[in-house]
Amino acid sequence: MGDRAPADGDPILRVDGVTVRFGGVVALDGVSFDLKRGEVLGLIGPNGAGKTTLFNCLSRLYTPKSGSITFEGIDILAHPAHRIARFGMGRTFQNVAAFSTLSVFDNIRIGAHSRGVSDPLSDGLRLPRCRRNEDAVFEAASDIVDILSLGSVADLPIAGLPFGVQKRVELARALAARPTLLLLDEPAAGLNHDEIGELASLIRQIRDDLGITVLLVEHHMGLVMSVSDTVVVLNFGRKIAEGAPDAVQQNPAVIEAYLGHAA
Ligand SMILES: Nc1ncnc2c1ncn2[C@@H]1O[C@H](COP(=O)(O)OP(=O)(O)OP(=O)(O)O)[C@@H](O)[C@H]1O
Repeated sequence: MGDRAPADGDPILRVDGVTVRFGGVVALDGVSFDLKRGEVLGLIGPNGAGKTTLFNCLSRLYTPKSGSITFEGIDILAHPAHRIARFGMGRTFQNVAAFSTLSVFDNIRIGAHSRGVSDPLSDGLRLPRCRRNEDAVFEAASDIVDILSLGSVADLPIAGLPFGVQKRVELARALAARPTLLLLDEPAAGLNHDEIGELASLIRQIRDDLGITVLLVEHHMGLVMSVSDTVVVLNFGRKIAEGAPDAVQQNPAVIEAYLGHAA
């Protein structure tokens, strides 16, 4: 499939018939769904359902055996992983992937650089365009520090900060690249009750104030149900339900998948 300019009302992301096999294991079996621009989509399912495999297809770590993934009209399977950030798709990692000896602010600056325009020649010569880029990167990083309330730790190295703060820096790093779509990989893992509450507010803020579309892969049901506009449920590699949180929670196939029997 070729790339084409997205039209108004097109989903920002379309996953269509994606199938992934690992030897004899069918990790994903013809999974399809659309993600509307400006929404939060929660992707859930019991252990082994295929969530991580799908996430890895979106970030181009895996290539499906069949199916297509279209982001902003771009057939992303036709492009290598390192281009994905430039198209405007950002991601966080389950385990904090920040540079632990660098300060919080420098980590966020690196995030801002990952989509910035820079080229080695003008950077090396300190041309005015390069200085303008540096100013823009500094400003973008400062804005994100404010939005994520990281001002008090901005100059501290990541190592030694509480895990919850490190996870917030991880989120800040991804946001600083100004993605149009943010993929969150189990952002609640390892957080305490209060931190999960703060994360829920942050995800809503990311959607409502920054206008960023979010795909959330998460085990914490309370978080998913409280922030998602749409929930997609996988089980054994297949989509078994899709809809608003309330409807999905009452869906007998979903209850059976989680509890092992129909309600
Ligand atoms: N690299 C791999 N090699 C072989 N099998 C794999 C690989 N990655 C995943 N699988 C298998 O594919 C299926 C889907 O796994 P996946 O990790 O995507 O599920 P998940 O929904 O993310 O599970 P969890 O919630 O436990 O992380 C499982 O049966 C898993 O064992």
